[in-house]
Amino acid sequence: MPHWLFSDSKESVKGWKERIVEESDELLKLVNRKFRPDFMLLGSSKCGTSSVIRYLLAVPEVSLASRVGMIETQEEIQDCIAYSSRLQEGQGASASMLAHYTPHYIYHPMTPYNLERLFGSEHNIRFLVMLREPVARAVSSYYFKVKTERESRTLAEAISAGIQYHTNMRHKIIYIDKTLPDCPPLHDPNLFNDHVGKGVYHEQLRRWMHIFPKERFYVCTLEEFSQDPVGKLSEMLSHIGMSEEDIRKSRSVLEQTVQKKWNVTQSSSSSADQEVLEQLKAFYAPHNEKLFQLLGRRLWGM
Ligand SMILES: Nc1ncnc2c1ncn2[C@@H]1O[C@H](COP(=O)(O)OS(=O)(=O)O)[C@@H](OP(=O)(O)O)[C@H]1O
Repeated sequence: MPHWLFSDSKESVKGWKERIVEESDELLKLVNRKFRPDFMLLGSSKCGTSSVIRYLLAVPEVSLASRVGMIETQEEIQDCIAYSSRLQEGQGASASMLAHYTPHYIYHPMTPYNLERLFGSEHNIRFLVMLREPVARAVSSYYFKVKTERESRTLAEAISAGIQYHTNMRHKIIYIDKTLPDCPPLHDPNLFNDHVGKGVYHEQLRRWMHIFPKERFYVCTLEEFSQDPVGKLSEMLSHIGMSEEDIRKSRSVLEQTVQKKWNVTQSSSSSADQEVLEQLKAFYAPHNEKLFQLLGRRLWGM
């Protein structure tokens, strides 16, 4: 059983330890046999993920494991098992590829480690990652939370607090069995209002890519996706192992399904304070460079 070490904060140790799954070997084996995903759409939130998962699900070979959460608690593992039992009984039985999706997987610091513990790192799970120019992502995130009444600060307040929060983070997580040499900072799983931190993609991806080989990750930006949705979806299907012939057969269904966009907030940077956008741009510049280095290509301009 791997152990965890939390540096810098005595208080955070208890909370995090409680969240670690204390599963039995039997349970693990069951989950592994029945519920191992073929691919996971990891996020990131506000990068078109709700649309992408629906487009992929239009392909009959793909089914979705629902209510998976962060694969962190006993309940979430039990959900995995309950769902796979339903699958056995017929729901989605024709589908040959099982997907896991939440837009928060990429960001939640425990998920890659828990995934490795549940399924090991040797199997062939594939990962799909949607990213978006991070200033636009942060603005979209902010306005989405305003619209859904989960954000009451002004944009300037929320962004400034987010930058401060990220800059001041001290907590680090170290996986003892495989120590990360320069581990990205860990902070509380503030999943819903971290408009700024979620755009620091290189930290999140490095955690994942430390555990799973880089070739398993297909990374696409929302900007690239918008230019050629069917082409990008075909590349995704190929990445998760679908044959060229089946992808060709799916083309018309994909062309139909991409007509609808999901989770559109219609937020636009032009309505945002220019000074705040400049502040965000400067904050992300060095992080973007690290991301481009990690992926070996530039995803968007400065
Ligand atoms: N097909 C397509 N092409 C281009 N853009 C698209 C598409 N589908 C969704 N979107 C935009 O993606 C944003 C929503 O992203 P998510 O679905 O990941 O949001 S969420 O985290 O699940 O809430 C949201 O961005 P904003 O409208 O700027 O907020 C959507 O408009």
